[in-house]
Amino acid sequence: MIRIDSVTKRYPDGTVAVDRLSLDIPDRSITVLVGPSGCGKTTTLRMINRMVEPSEGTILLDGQDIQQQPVNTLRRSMGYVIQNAGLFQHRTIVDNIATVPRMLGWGKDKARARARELMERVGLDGALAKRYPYQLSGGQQQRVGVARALAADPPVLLMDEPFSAVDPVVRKGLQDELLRIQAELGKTIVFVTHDIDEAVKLGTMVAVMRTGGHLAQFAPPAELLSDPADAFVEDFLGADRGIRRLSFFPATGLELLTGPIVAVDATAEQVAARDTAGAPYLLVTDQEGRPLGWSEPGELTAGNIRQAELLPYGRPFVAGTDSLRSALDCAVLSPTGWAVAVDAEGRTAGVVSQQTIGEAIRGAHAERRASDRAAERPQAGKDSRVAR
Ligand SMILES: Nc1ncnc2c1ncn2[C@@H]1O[C@H](COP(=O)(O)OP(=O)(O)OP(=O)(O)O)[C@@H](O)[C@H]1O
Repeated sequence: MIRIDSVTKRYPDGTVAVDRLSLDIPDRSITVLVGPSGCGKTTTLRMINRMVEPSEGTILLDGQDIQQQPVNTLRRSMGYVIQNAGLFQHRTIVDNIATVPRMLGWGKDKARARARELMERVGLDGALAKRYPYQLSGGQQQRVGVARALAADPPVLLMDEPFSAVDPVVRKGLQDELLRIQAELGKTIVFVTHDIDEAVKLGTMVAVMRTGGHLAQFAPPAELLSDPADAFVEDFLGADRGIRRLSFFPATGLELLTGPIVAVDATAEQVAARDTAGAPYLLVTDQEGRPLGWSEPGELTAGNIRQAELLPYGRPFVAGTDSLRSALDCAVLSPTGWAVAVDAEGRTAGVVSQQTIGEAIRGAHAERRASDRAAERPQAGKDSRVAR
């Protein structure tokens, strides 16, 4: 949908912010531009809505050169969200969001109704509608910024470090919300960040840029983590990329054991009769199957289970939806080295050892290598990882 074709931006003082950048930004997905400070991310984003004009090269939107389109028409088709939201301080929240529809000539009531609908969509309580921006938290203001950008229903959203100024917990909430909105509305989103974790979480495609406005690699996040194009990208991804890559492998294939699980109301005989499948510990659950903690089998058969001292089970992972990374994390955090899998209601689905998770990881890597080999074309080589 957006094609950046050999674009260079040279500022009047001679700074080359972007250097012959070519990028095909796919429709209805999130493309993240990531890279160190000053590598040309913001300049690239602003060239898409013509807040900055390229020195050379062309940008096509739906096959049409954006230089040939009136700037106002172009900007109307692109919502723009910036860090700290950039709200109008003297306008209420509802009127901030209604700004663009009002500019487009909508009546006040219709524009406000649309604004209230969008508040709900971005997870803002309608009671905040009449407040002013200074009466909102940073995270709430950021949500208003997203709602305002969506108000005229533009097909494209440009987002420049929109979540950088909020704390990590709020930031995670905003990221989840953006993914949900994207799934619902199918916008084409170009998202700038310097945070590689945010890029990997949000991006369908990730463009890693390096200082001087060069493209280092353009690839889906899983490919970026498994196959960085060079030492710069590898360095930028950080030391734990192997672990982070596990986020892209589902934990669905893990063999979960139910043998080493006992309910808190089981008798000593029932505990003794269990086939623990060689597990050194038993997981005790409440009557509804929710995990309570681990115990050695001997302790449970010796006395009342309710009196037994239990080791904490850490954090469970959700069987069916979580990744191998979550499963491994649970096992590593658990004092027994075993992870607990639960269903969506928090009831125990089974337990699994670090060793079994390790085997599943090796299996997943082998499977991925085999499918990569099958998909490999002659001559594909490293060039396949660089945009066009
Ligand atoms: N108006 C300008 N005039 C001259 N140089 C500029 C101008 N705007 C940006 N630059 C320079 O262009 C380069 C790229 O800047 P840009 O803001 O696009 O980078 P960025 O990757 O978004 O950085 P950050 O992550 O710090 O926001 C930098 O060296 C910057 O100093």
